[in-house]
Amino acid sequence: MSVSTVKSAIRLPPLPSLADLLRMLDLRARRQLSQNFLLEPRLLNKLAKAAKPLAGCHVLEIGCGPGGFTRELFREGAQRVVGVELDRRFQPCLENLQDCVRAADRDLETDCSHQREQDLSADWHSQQLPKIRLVGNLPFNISTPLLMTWLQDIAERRSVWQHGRVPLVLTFQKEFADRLLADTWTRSRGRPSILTQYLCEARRCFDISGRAFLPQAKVDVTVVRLVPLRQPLIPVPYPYVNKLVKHAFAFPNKSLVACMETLFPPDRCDLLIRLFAETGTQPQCTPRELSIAQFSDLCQAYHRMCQTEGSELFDFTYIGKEDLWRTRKSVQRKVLNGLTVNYFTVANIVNKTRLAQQANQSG
Ligand SMILES: C[S@@+](CC[C@H](N)C(=O)[O-])C[C@H]1O[C@@H](n2cnc3c(N)ncnc32)[C@H](O)[C@@H]1O
Repeated sequence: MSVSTVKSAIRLPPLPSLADLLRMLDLRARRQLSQNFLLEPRLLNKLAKAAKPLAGCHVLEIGCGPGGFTRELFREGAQRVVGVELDRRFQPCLENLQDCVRAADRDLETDCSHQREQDLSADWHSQQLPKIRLVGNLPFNISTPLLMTWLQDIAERRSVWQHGRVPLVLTFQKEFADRLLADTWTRSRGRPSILTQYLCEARRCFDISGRAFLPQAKVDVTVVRLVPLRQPLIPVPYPYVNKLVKHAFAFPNKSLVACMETLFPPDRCDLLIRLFAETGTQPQCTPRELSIAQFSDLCQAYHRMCQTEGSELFDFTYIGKEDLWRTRKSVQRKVLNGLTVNYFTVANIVNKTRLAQQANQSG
């Protein structure tokens, strides 16, 4: 069936307005489930258009609520929507929508287990995108952990990304979206910026005022579209990138050396010096100054070290600030007692790195 016939068919069974549906079913938003609904059809349509092209696509929608976004996905040509919704009170709304889309030869499922196998995939290295989309006006309270899980899935090409570079169209609190999209030297630059940008082409689609939601949200929202890159910008397994980046942004306003000292065991400051020397990274710069290419150099060097030094290096976990403080105290005591110690201090690492970098250049 062509898209235009489907569009005319979908108009046949009239849908009650979302506001009427919520009123009829006496559905009040539950704060604990971060329920802020979008009821304005124009905005919902704009949101669906951000996931285009949708013709013939299968869409996985997270948190369908009363189904406003779901309607617009069908209107824009989605062949099938698999909706995930925790709150069972929305079942009647979704069933109502289901009847309408069935009449239009479309399919709405609220249970993933029946997903049919179809050829929707596209080779990861081709220009073409698979006919699958992941979308959601996400509940604020779980949007960050959801995105972090999906980024790892993208890096490891599992879950829906085993079918190719499935694009994501998601809403985030504006402040968090700014962090995802932040460039070098900006205050918003952080771990989410690096993890997102090394794996995906990230684009801000548009902002939605908090006043547009029911109930009104206290913050504004940004719609972000992420398309996985054919080649990640950091060619290192995700857990290594994640660990290094996490350490690098431990104290975003402090020097990199202060952040990274906990990446290695206290008796292996030689490795930290090597990391800076090999990559030509300035230990005194702050993590926000580093480009993705510089993070790529650091991650590759760290990955090489973990391979040569053995798995204990990657497994090393810094236990906590107090332990570090205690160790430092004992180091200070040893220094006072005239003993030679080999422990990280910022000045020590900076000097040694400078010498190692000079030696690298002259050698
Ligand atoms: C911000 S509302 C969006 C609702 C609807 N899509 C819209 O645009 O109006 C988020 C939805 O996610 C649902 N939700 C919250 N936690 C969830 C979870 N863990 N799994 C699935 N859905 C969840 C909420 O019940 C709510 O309907």
